Amino acid sequence: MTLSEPRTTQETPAKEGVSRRALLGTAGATGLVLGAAGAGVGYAAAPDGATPLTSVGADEVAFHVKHQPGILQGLQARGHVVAFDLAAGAGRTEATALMRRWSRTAERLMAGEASERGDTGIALDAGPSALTITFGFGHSFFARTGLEKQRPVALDPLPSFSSDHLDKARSDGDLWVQIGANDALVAFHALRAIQKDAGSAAKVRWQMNGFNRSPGATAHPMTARNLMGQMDGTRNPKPSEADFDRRIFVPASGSENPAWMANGSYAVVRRIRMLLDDWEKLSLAAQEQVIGRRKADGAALSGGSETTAMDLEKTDANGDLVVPLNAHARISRPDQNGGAAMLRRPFSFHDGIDPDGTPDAGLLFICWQADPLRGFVTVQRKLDRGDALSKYIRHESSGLFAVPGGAEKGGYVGQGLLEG
Ligand SMILES: C=CC1=C(C)c2cc3[nH]c(cc4nc(cc5[nH]c(cc1n2)c(C)c5CCC(=O)O)C(CCC(=O)O)=C4C)c(C)c3C=C
Ligand SMILES: [Fe+2]
Repeated sequence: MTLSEPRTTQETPAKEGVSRRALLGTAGATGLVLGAAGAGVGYAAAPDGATPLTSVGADEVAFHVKHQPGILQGLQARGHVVAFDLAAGAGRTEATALMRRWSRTAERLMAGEASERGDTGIALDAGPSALTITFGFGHSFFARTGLEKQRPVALDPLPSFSSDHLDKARSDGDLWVQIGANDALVAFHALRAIQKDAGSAAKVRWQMNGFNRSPGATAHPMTARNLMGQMDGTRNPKPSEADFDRRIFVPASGSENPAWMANGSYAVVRRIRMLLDDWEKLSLAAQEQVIGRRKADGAALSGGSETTAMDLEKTDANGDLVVPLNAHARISRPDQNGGAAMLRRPFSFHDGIDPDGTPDAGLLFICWQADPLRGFVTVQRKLDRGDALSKYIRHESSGLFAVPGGAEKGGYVGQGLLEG
């Protein structure tokens, strides 16, 4: 069999007892694709002399870590977010079994191995490709499982904002899964595996797909651009900063959170449509006034480079502020919001073109914080009162999920909650 010959889904490593990673040799950036040996098990066979997997394919993220994967990693080229509701009649027992299955699958897939149950073969030839799978619990999960006493206060529903145009059918959910990878097939493979694992225990409530720039597309790593063309992420909190952990993660002790949320975080997920036809009618200068930063290099309008501190007081020859009072990057700053901060880790989305020619595209805005009230809610309240960007965007769906810390070796995500 050669690479060009079709394979069937029966030719899975799970069935053959051979891992995809073992066959591909992706333990490091120099992992070699197997040739004839692979063919012997009807697997990812490559002709002699095949080139090694690139570092994109070989990149592997550990599953058993302090904070769940998919929060601290760099943006991935492809993403899926999916919310599930527990099936009628399913409760804590079914949820526990499901979290065990999902965790096991996440661990295997992130290591470049096949899932244990009916692997689809979609990712057969690829390495882990920096796959991350992240799990969270929504407000409604706790009543469904009789665990109301364990529900964190921080999961109380988000307030409404005047600019909300929220579709309830695409909001909230008992369970939330975020999948990211630097390969589209690896990401979709994970999505199918997660959905299959849900079995009769849970049903998909909504699902969204996103993307970011592919690794290697730019001459050197740089801040990603969104679909408005802006560099987006410049002022994200950095793990090297002294208050990073305090802002993004629930501490192991000494907070209002239940113990099972130690080392966890809260994810706010908003589908924000961009009104691109209106946006693209603006001149470059007008676009830059809306954000308060230059489009080309992300520098503040007060000058310097992308990382130069924004001078909020600087005025031009007419005495006008160079960074307008309603500029998005001015009013969303922590120092304008009592220190409120969040880690933004979005995907862009494009779900086709409406009959009137309008692109259904924008930002799957995902942000992480130790306390959504002191992060997203505070900043969004401010933006709601007068963000120059608000004319060009529309919040269409919303979710808030409690994302526990990473699973221990041999354990599963949410064990502290479900067995606590
Ligand atoms: C409630 C939180 C936020 C929403 C919603 C939001 C939407 C949104 N933002 C952009 C583009 C940019 N945002 C930028 C900075 C920025 N945005 C937020 C928060 C929300 N954005 C914060 C906290 C910050 C950082 C502020 C700071 O500390 O300086 C920028 C500038 C570059 C950067 O720092 O990332 C851009 C560009 C879009 C397009 C959008 C909705 C579609
Ligand atoms: Fe923003």
